[in-house]
Amino acid sequence: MPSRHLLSSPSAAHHGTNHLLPPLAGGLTAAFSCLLLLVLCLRRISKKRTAPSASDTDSKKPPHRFSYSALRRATSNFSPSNRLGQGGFGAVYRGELKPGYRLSRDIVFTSSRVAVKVMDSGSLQGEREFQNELLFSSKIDCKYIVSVMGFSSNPRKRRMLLIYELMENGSLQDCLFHKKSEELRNWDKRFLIAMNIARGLEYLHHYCDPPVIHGDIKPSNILLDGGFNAKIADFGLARFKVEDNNIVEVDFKKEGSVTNGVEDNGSVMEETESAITTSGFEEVNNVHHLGGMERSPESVIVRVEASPEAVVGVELSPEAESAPVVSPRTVAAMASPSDGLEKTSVSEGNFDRFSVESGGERSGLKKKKKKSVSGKDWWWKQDTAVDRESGTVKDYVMEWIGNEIKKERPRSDWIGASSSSQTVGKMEKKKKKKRRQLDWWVSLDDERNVKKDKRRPAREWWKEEYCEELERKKKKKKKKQTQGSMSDDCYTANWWPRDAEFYADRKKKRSRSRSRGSLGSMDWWLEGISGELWRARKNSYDSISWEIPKSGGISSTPSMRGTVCYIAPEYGGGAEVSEKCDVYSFGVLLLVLIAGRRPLQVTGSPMSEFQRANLLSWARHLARAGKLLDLVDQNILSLNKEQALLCITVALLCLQKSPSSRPSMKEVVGMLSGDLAAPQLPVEFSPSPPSRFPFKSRKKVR
Ligand SMILES: Nc1ncnc2c1ncn2[C@@H]1O[C@H](COP(=O)(O)OP(=O)(O)OP(=O)(O)O)[C@@H](O)[C@H]1O
Repeated sequence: MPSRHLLSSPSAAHHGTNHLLPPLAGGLTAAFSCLLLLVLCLRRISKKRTAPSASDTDSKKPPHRFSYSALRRATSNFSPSNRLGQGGFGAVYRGELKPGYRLSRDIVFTSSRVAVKVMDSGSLQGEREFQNELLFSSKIDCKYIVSVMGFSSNPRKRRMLLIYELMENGSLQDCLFHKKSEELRNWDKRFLIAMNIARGLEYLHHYCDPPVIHGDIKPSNILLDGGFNAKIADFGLARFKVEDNNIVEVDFKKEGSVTNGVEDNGSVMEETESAITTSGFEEVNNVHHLGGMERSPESVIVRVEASPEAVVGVELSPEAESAPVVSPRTVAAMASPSDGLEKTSVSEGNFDRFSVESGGERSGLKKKKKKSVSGKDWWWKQDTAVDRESGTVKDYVMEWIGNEIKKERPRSDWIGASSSSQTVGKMEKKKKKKRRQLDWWVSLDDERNVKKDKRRPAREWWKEEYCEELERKKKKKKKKQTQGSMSDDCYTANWWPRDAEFYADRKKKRSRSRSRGSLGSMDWWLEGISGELWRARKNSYDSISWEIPKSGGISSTPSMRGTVCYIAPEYGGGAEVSEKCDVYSFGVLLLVLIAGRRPLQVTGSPMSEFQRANLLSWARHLARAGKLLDLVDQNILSLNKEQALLCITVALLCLQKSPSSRPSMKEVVGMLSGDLAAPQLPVEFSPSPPSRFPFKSRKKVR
């Protein structure tokens, strides 16, 4: 039976499988549709993710991360032929990215020409500059400011890279002093550059929220595009101003991310300042309206003859000059400028807040006080306008020139007390080092050898210390050679007749100073002038005439707080940092642009050198003599005299010692563009300076 059953079972079994098929098919369909649903869901989610959201739109804004290898290719492996210049923290290269270079899946890079700044990490200041640039680039969008496109890094080589828009004509410094670009002989171009910079600063001070203080306005930080339109660059020392007297200092080491994509933890540290000790200056800050603009009483001198020519263009006899209307307070400030400076300086506690840490150290309170004092000294040594009992630059320049004429090495005792003692210290150190070397050498070789020839025996050169010394010497020699050849380039490209004499003279002096020793006479002079600030940035040639060509050569590094000659006096003294520091630097830059020379420059015959060496003092002198147009660069073609006088007057307004007397950048733009009334010369630079005892002298006249 069972076998029968079994025999009949195939049909039964078949019947059974037929039963199983529908649920199986149903299951499979269900599974398939589930899978389909899942896929669709996943696609939706991924679509949602890739759809542009608010945050994505932000991420499309620069700065972006660039691939290091793409940059390497773009710059032909950072080839020297692509080098645009050398800054304090690294070289800048021209780069050409592949057309249609993709930063990410969504971002295609349209512009292919870039400038790549390669910074070797290691210095705190360099890192700070890197971070600062990125921070500000994400906040700033203005056609008068060089945009930072992105960044990159190579951890293996410890390199940080910044990518900027390429400015075809390089820096204003280069174009004005080294390349001597023909375009800059055109007055309209120079005026346009001045306007561009003023507008850039106006944007930073008045249209950024919070306002941005650049902190290092100087010709090498002004870049020119193909059409010689100027843009402000280098935000390494920039900072935010939150509200009056409140500066935001960024402490990148501590917290918070700076920009999208920057893998760094830093944050914006806000510090609220305690009341600044400005005793006696409250009144000065009370501005009043004059000529359609807000101006403090000190910033203008009201004269009966109001035309610019009457004020500055013509040499006026004392009788012809109408007596200036000056408030007694102004006169007091003029009579005792040092007092004024003392009053503006902030309490010691505030100094630390403003200073950018150098070498990661914050000095103690005592040290701060010392710094502040030396900064102030530096300022006074720069300025010849007011004769002080000691340390006027007049003496320094005179003595220096005297020494140059006599072809003698300047004696260490003519430099200011502090610097001279330092120089003496340095010399002492050098002597000691020499003595030690000699002793060591004597111990190795016999006495006869020493007396005969002071050269070391050949067999000793393998020693590490001598290898290093040899290397150093070689580098120095090479550097000098390249500088020499560069200066020759400048000489041939030179369209400035005065410079021919200058370069020839300099060549002679160079060879002389080479034979003299390691310190050139200009170094000696500068040490006397700028004290600590100069020592903090020995490679700065921005402000000084002993021209070290910068095209592809050495550039300048700002010290902790800006660049010598461009820093506002209160900045150097450790006082309140405000937009007015930028205004001051703009004033110096404007004079430099019009005069076509550096703030400290020695040209021409020795006797005229003395008066002209310091541009600010020279301008002051010319203002008092009513010959302001003498300041204008002789090489400028088709000069618009009215505009030139306007520019010089605005520059002098910006250069007033009291920050509150300086105009705002909005006012500067207004004055330069003609929207505001033409300004009058400030009291400090007036052709008829108020006497120290105005009331006494008036009595005498009666
Ligand atoms: N975006 C750019 N386009 C073209 N050239 C540039 C650009 N950025 C810098 N350079 C060139 O490279 C040089 C060095 O620039 P960098 O900003 O590193 O130095 P610096 O501002 O002169 O010195 P420091 O930063 O030490 O004050 C400039 O003087 C300029 O000639």
